This record gives sequence, C-alpha cells and structure tokens, in this order.
Amino acid sequence: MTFPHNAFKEWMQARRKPVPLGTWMMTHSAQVSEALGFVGFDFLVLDMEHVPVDSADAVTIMRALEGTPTKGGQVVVRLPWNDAVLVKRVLDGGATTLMFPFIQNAEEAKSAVASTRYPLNGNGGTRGCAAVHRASRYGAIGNYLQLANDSVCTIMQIETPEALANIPEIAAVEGVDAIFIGPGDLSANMGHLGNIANDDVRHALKAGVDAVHAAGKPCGIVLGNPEMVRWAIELGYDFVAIGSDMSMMLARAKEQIAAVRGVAAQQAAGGVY
Ligand SMILES: O=C(O)C(=O)C[C@H](O)[C@@H](O)CO
Repeated sequence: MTFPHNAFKEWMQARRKPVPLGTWMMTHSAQVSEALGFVGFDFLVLDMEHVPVDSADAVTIMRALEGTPTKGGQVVVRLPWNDAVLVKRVLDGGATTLMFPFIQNAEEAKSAVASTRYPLNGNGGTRGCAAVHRASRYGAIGNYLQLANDSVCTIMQIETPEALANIPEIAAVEGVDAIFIGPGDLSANMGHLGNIANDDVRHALKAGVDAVHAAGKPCGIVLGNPEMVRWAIELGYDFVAIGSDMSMMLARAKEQIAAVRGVAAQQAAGGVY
C-alpha cells in the first residue's frame, strides 16, 4: 500500500496559489465534519483545544473525512497542548499535519517537532514507536516507520506578544513547516480581548506575517468573515481559515430567522468565529 500523500505539507513548501482556504471543525460531530468535507474547503482544522475531542474522537472524524474530497493530508489537527502523549496518539491515529497552540519560544518548538519524529540518525526524535495502527494502515504500509518522519507537517501557533517577538527563532527551528498566528488569543494577550479588529491587533497581525516571511516560512491565520480573510490574503498570509462550522451554522440560522421576520441579522464586530 502506498504512503498517504500530505497535500498540506506540499502546499506549504510550494506556497500554493490560490491560497489554501479552510475552516475550523468545532461541532464535535463526525457527520457534520464529513458533510463539510464535500463543501470545497482546501483544508479543515480538527480542533482538540476548544472542542472536547479526545484522540479516539479525532480518529472517528478523520475516518469520516476519508470518503470526502477533503481527506487525510488536508486535515490539520490542532492539539490541545504541546503534549508528546497526545502527539503520539493522533499521529498513530493517522494525523499528518499538527498545529501546536501557544508556542512561546524556540525550545518549545524544538520539543514539539521532536515529539512528531521517530528517533532516527540522531535527530532527537521522541515519538514513541508502534508499527500497527491506523497511520500505517495496520501494517499495510510496510515502510511506514521509515517514511513517517518526513511525512509530518508541523505548524507552530503564535498567540502572545512574547511569541510574536520570538518568531525568527521559532520559525528557524528545523522541522517547523509553518507558523499560524492565532488572532483570538493574540488579541486577548495584547489586552484587546474579543477585539481582533483593534488597530494595534491588526498591526501585530501584519508584523507577524512579515516576520514569518523574513524567516522564510509560510504563515497562516483564521478570521471571522470574508472581508478580514481577504485582508489577510492581501497582507500575504499563505493559508487562511474562515470562521468555523459552528459559527457558519449559527450565522445562517440567524439570517433565516431575521429574513422571515424582516429584521436585520446582527453581525458581531471584528468577526467572531
Ligand atoms: O487564537 C485563535 O484565534 C485561535 O487559535 C483560533 C481559535 O482558537 C478558534 O476558535 C478558531 O475558530
């Protein structure tokens, strides 16, 4: 059996255009995720940080997506924390692109990368080793252990002013494939909780993508509405997510109710997601 293709890693290396567009999966539902897989997003973020998705749930959702155009190598698993045990479980479960939240410095980025690598040729890898699991298709991919390290794509999240200042060192860590700036937590840690549209936050989002590019790496972001997503693309972001499945579902429901009742649906300022 051939080794699964990591499309997302390839897009990061090629800086694919048009910019890959995705969304967050926050419904904790394999069926909703499967349905989302047919909509046309380039990638989908399986959120384990703000959604009570454990490693078994993550496998169920990834398995549901296998039958859709947005499968396997287009699923980004956002971990709840930089935790080697969770990394081991989601990688063994078949995840190929991992997003690490709240990475503050190069040391944390190195630890994150190491947890995704099997020990090989003195690479400092710390990923625990098993050969028969979903990732190897239960052993059907005979050379899984030899190819796994190079197949993984790692994304480090920048979510505080400290991390923003450390972008050059974080992005320079070997094995960091991309940086993702979390506007929700960055704005909160800048003192602008819930206000991504704040001018200081917008300035930081621009400075962040510029710093990531100066370090030679691609940079992603998530924003809450098409106008802000287009703004981010114009700034040079290399992959962008718009809102989430949950926010889109609720916004559409409010629009429908408002349309029947003849009142304007309320849009939150700055774009919630
Ligand atoms: O800080 C952020 O913003 C993120 O990391 C993304 C959010 O956690 C997520 O809720 C997007 O839907």
